Amino acid sequence: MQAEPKKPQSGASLVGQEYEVEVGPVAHGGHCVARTEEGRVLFVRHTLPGERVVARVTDGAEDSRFLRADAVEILDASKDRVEAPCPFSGPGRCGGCDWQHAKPGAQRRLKADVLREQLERLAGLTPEQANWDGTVLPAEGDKLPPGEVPAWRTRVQYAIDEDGRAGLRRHRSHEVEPVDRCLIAAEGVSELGIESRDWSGMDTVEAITATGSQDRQVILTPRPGARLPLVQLDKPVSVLRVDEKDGGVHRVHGRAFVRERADEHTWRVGNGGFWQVHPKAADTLVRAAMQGLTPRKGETALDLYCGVGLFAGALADRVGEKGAVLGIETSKRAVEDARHNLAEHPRVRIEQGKVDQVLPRTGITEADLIVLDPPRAGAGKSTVRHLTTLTPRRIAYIACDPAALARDLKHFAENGYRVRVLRAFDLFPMTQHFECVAILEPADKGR
Ligand SMILES: C[S@@+](CC[C@H](N)C(=O)[O-])C[C@H]1O[C@@H](n2cnc3c(N)ncnc32)[C@H](O)[C@@H]1O
Repeated sequence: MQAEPKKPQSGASLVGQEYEVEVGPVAHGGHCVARTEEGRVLFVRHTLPGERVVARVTDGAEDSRFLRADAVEILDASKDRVEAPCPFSGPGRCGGCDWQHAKPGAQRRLKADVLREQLERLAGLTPEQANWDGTVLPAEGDKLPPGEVPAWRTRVQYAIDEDGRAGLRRHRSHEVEPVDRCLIAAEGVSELGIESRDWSGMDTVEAITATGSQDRQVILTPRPGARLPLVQLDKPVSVLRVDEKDGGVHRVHGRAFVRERADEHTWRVGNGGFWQVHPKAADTLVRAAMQGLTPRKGETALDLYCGVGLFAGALADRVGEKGAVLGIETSKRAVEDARHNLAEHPRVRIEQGKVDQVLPRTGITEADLIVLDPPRAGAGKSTVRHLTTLTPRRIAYIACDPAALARDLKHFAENGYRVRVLRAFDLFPMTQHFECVAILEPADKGR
């Protein structure tokens, strides 16, 4: 987890200060809101709504708008609290998970509360207006007996400490929490035995295990001037390295890609490029998007931020030979993969570049269907406006950040598009993250 740059503070630091507080609602970011007796706002991790805790400040000063804190003592526990299954979680420890201490059902309710709050505050939408049933659904197979944790993370970026031990970053820190096992890592990652090796000289080691093939990959980022180690793991892997100077990814041995399986196709994903992390995510999202869009033979469709072409392929299968699909993606390598993955579809075109630059250049004035799956920041006002000028029959917006989704839904509403149905999926158990699929249609439809 990357630490955010800290704002300069002029007041006296309050780090280490402790407050006894009543914990209020959950907030976006994996924490809950509390207020001190003097009215200071605290964002408190490792707690749950309704608890009474001792919160110790981890970030902030006298003049900060709010303080960040960890619950270091639980005085009155929520009925949703469990003992964290992971021994590396807790105040000051691994920053990878946010809700280890919450029952799985409670984690999904917390995520639903976050989505509800973001929709209301940023889009002015109630769940009813967003046609959302108010739930965050577990991924298929993730409902496990108490105490068991879904091992879903098919990609894990280990940070390496000064002694060459693999671990995970502490919350909002570059410090490394050495771990001997990450509970949410997929079996194909855990089997590699990365945590028991010496990675001296490396900054990070990313492990990838593909879904639906035996492909496994390790991507090494060496520290400046360090030599690459000879990688010998418990299972065969291909090895890539990140170039110290240009940040490019280069093959060391084995294949430069892994083969993922989704929507009954095989997808080549090269150089550690984007692919959904939960093994059920690609199928879950494609299903939700296609159910909502109901593509028809002969329609034209756009797949924006298309990665290696997952939704473009799903659309191409459904609009058939008389239809046409255009994908837009900024990563050169992902575009090469998308063109390779979709080579059998003569009516699919993939353009490389940023959506807001490429889309106006295409000269496209109409599209029946649009899928957009932007990065965390969302699509933004001008891209949303442009999309609505293409007068699509339906739009599927795939969102990994509820705030960005809510902001963009507001832009869509301002440009005449309403939410036909919204669904949310817990594709990142134990963490604060989740994924949404919003299906939009013209607001005047059927009125
Ligand atoms: C959340 S991923 C979605 C990828 C794909 N839809 C999938 O599910 O596999 C977002 C993708 O957008 C790409 N991207 C980021 N900013 C972009 C931009 N401004 N224009 C086009 N693509 C962009 C990233 O490289 C990444 O592949």
